Amino acid sequence: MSSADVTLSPVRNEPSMMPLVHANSCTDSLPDETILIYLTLPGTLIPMRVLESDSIESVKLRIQSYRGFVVRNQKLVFGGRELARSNSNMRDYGVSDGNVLHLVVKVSDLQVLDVKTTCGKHCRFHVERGRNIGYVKKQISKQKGGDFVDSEVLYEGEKLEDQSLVNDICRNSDAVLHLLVRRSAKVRAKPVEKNFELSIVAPPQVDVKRAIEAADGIVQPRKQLLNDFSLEPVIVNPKAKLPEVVKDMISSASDGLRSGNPPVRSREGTGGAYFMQGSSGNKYVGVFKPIDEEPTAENNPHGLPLSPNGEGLKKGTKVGEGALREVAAYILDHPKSGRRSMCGEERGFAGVPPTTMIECLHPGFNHPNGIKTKIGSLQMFTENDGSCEDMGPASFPVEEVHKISVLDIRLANADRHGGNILMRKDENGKIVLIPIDHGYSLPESFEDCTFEWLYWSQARKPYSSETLDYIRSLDAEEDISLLKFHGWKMPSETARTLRISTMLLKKGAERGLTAFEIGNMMCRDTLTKKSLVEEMVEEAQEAVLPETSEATFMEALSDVMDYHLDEVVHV
Ligand SMILES: Nc1ncnc2c1ncn2[C@@H]1O[C@H](COP(=O)(O)OP(=O)(O)OP(=O)(O)O)[C@@H](O)[C@H]1O
Repeated sequence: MSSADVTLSPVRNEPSMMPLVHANSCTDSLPDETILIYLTLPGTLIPMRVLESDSIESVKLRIQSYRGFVVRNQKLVFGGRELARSNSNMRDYGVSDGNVLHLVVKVSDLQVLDVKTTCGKHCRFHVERGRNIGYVKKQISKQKGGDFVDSEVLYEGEKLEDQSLVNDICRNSDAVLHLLVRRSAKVRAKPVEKNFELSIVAPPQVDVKRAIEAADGIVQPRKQLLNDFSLEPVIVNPKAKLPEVVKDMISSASDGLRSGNPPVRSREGTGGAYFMQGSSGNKYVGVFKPIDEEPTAENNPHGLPLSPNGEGLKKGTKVGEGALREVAAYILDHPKSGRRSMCGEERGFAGVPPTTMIECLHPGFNHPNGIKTKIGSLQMFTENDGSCEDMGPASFPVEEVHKISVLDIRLANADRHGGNILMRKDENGKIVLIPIDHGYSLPESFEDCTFEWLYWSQARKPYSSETLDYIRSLDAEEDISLLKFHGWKMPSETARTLRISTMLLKKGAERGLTAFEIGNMMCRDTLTKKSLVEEMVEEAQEAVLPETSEATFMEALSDVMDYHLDEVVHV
């Protein structure tokens, strides 16, 4: 069934069963391939009739129409795997009668606030839901260039306390909160002859800085459990020195905990992700993703069930290895000038934010079975204006899209959707793309590779000479040694992925192929149809003896690849 067969209707209230909507919906009997599945959301089990041939997209559209969750904010998980391909169907993913699917709904960490003042000024801005009204006042003061710190903020006629959290006021994630800001003033009346003179006295000037500091808000009470925390880098090889920028991030996050600013859990994403605050409490300095809170890991805060076989949500990845992959993506994102120096602040070619492995103890993480130290990745928080999901791709600069494509092809990224590319405008107003969330990069197989940028026009433009120089400088063997040096005992299958994808990128770029042409060879059109790179690997495997060395296999693959690429070039 295609998405065109789906009837959209207004959001209904808690239907007991989502009805089947199919091409022959006017007939009484249900088609043979009808199955009954159950969707779980924390605390709810929703029965739903679907056809085995229903596409993932059409099922999500029905969830949207009956439950109100926008399609792009839904993630469906079955048997420990994300049903990520919208054009594949239920049968392709092995979903059958009676199966339970987990629905994870992405809720934005940001809330749109509309603020109106009594004198008619209006402003709109995004604020993190963990902030309180005191913080909102500070933002209004900044934007409107006044001092609103001691003003009153009303919502639906009720005065809001400075400590009230935006999240508590705005329960509905899609709601736009209207605030009325009223400057408080004392009205005094003093008799002057037979009349009264009215004077409006603005409150005395406050120490704005102090007031702003006091108004900065966060989810949990501050100054809590000051000694009950620790944050240390995990260093496997003492010879692998941490770059200064990483050391600074660790010490800022540690200072934040020491100052009583707890981690703030992100509401987005399928795993546990925590914004680590600096010492002032008004700045995020890092994002911590503990390995035991990854999707389908034992302490996942979204209630996803344990992985049945240890495999992650994407094929060829393992639960608990997301943090390693996040760190590997940073280490392998070499700067244009060559390999990253340990003291410089140099960003890599693709701009992966500095990422490292840490161990951290804090009661603010998800600890259903007692408070324990957690290991995970800490990535530098990057100020941004949203993600690529929030904006059409037309305005993204070509070279920004190309740098992400080079990274994704090298790492055979299995999770490159628009939500995993942050964007911000630099001082000249130019859009900069920031790749994040590399927990499903370097998989052991190519099955789940997906690159959102394949559908962007920039990917069809030729690589610049600068990008081609960078691609030429890449060396998979050197990369494998570098990861080993940093302590990742990479399985041979993962090392092979890196070798193959680097080889494909280099050979493709050498022949003048575009990011689209190379990336397309790595991605399956449908769940069941192998990609060209998978076919090439199979051909090379058939050409060598089973016990052959890795070097011989790679030589055979090189010949197979040359043959196929030359065919593409000559078409
Ligand atoms: N380096 C960063 N700088 C700023 N914000 C970040 C950074 N890394 C992650 N975030 C934000 O943190 C939130 C959760 O992160 P992320 O989406 O990576 O988590 P996840 O559970 O791995 O997600 P997914 O379900 O897409 O795999 C998102 O809102 C994301 O935009």
